[in-house]
Amino acid sequence: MTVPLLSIDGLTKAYPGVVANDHVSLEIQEGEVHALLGENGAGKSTLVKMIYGLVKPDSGQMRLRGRPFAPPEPRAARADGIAMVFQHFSLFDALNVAENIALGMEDPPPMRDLASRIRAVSETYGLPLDPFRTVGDLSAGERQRVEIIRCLLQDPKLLIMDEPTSVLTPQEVRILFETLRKLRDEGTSILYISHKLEEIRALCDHATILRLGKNVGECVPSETTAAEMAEMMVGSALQAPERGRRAFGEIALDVTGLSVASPSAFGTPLRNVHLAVRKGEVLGIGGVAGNGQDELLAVLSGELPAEPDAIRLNGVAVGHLGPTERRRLGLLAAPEERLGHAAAPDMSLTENALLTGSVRENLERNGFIRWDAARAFAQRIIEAFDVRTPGPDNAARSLSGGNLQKFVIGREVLQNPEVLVVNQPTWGVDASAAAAIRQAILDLAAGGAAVVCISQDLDELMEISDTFAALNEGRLSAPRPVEGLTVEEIGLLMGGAHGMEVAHV
Ligand SMILES: Nc1ncnc2c1ncn2[C@@H]1O[C@H](COP(=O)(O)OP(=O)(O)OP(=O)(O)O)[C@@H](O)[C@H]1O
Repeated sequence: MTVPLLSIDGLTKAYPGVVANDHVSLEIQEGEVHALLGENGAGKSTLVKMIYGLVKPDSGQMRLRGRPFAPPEPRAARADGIAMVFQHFSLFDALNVAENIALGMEDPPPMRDLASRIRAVSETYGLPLDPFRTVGDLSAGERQRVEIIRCLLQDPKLLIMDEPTSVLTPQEVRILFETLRKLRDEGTSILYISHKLEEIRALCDHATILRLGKNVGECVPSETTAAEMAEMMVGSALQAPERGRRAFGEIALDVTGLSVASPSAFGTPLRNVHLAVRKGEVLGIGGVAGNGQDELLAVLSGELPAEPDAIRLNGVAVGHLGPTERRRLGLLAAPEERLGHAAAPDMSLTENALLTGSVRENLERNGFIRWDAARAFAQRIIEAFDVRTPGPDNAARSLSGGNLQKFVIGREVLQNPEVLVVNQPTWGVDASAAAAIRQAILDLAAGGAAVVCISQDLDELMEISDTFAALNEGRLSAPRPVEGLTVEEIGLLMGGAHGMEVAHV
């Protein structure tokens, strides 16, 4: 029998109040793509962090090619051939590709040699990338390539990828999969974390499923349906969101001729954006990341000021108002970046609930914070949105990515907004939690709220939106009813097809 590349035996890691990994065992063979599946908080990141030397197990063993393996730090794991591409990239915008890669190397070669090695790897693996381009000018997909090439330069035996496709366009996903298949054929093993089950079926040879920190099963993804895998993860059957018929009311959010500069040197200015969302309507905004999505959310939420008349809420000009005043009037928003922007990492969930809930939930009186009320509000979010955490006193940072996302969206939905703007509401969220968040958005609209949902997940937009528009280089196409819209038409709109100028006359 061949020795597995990595065998994991009874790994256990507990945090206060939760056993993140409870006697997890699995084997990764040489040259296989092994998927790690599980709901948010199931323990996937904890497991890979132990393999990469970022977290120390409480008990259990690992063996690499039969030899004991217990990396005390990532450097040791890398020396043994383990590489990892993280969900969040750690790149410096102002530096170029080669400089960024050199920064992560222990002993970088001269820049010219490094650049030619980058070119060689990028050509061999079909990952086009110019070593001298400034990282700030790169798309999310290109940034990911920088991270992948950085890993490949180490000639890894095991490449760990944590939700690599959530920031990619369908074309970029195809390129990535070709690269990963080539690596596999050369004998590299890949440990692949994703919530996208169809992608796992297309790519992975084997899957291990975690639930509540325990290994609950394994399967061959190509021989298993997405629904079966989802059921193994959740332990019960999934429910698809129900849209139901809704009547639209008057226009709640009216945006006309909105142009703003981006606050970031590498951002995208918005150019002459027009949109109107009626009460009860969900407007889905698609587009490849970096085409003005962050700017649109910031200008609608009030973080970025605009001309007063450019944004109207129930007929009232609000463009010049800041986030707090807009919240008071019923316009609420949840940005994409959950750690740092939507939530303060080191603050407790109670404090984070207070951050945006203070005005509408009446959490301050005479300048004093009503801590009991704030805590109760946080608790209400935790219960209503099934946020897995020991309680509201825990820091936002301690939540798994998907659970924090549920908290951030739940915090806005429970404040009964008249208009809700969300960016990537189910980013990194598992299938059942994503369905719950989408259902909450639909219920909100059914109750008469107007919703703007910015997302890169087209399936999501088709599932919940009544109207669709695409952002391309800061321009928004004219919103069109989702019913009858074809994938080809959407692709054209996302690519900035013509007619966009004419469209909103
Ligand atoms: N540093 C930490 N301190 C306290 N608890 C933690 C810490 N890191 C993880 N946890 C907890 O351990 C559990 C497993 O989290 P983990 O991040 O491994 O899940 P996951 O499967 O990767 O989730 P997701 O899909 O949402 O990223 C969660 O309940 C989480 O709250």
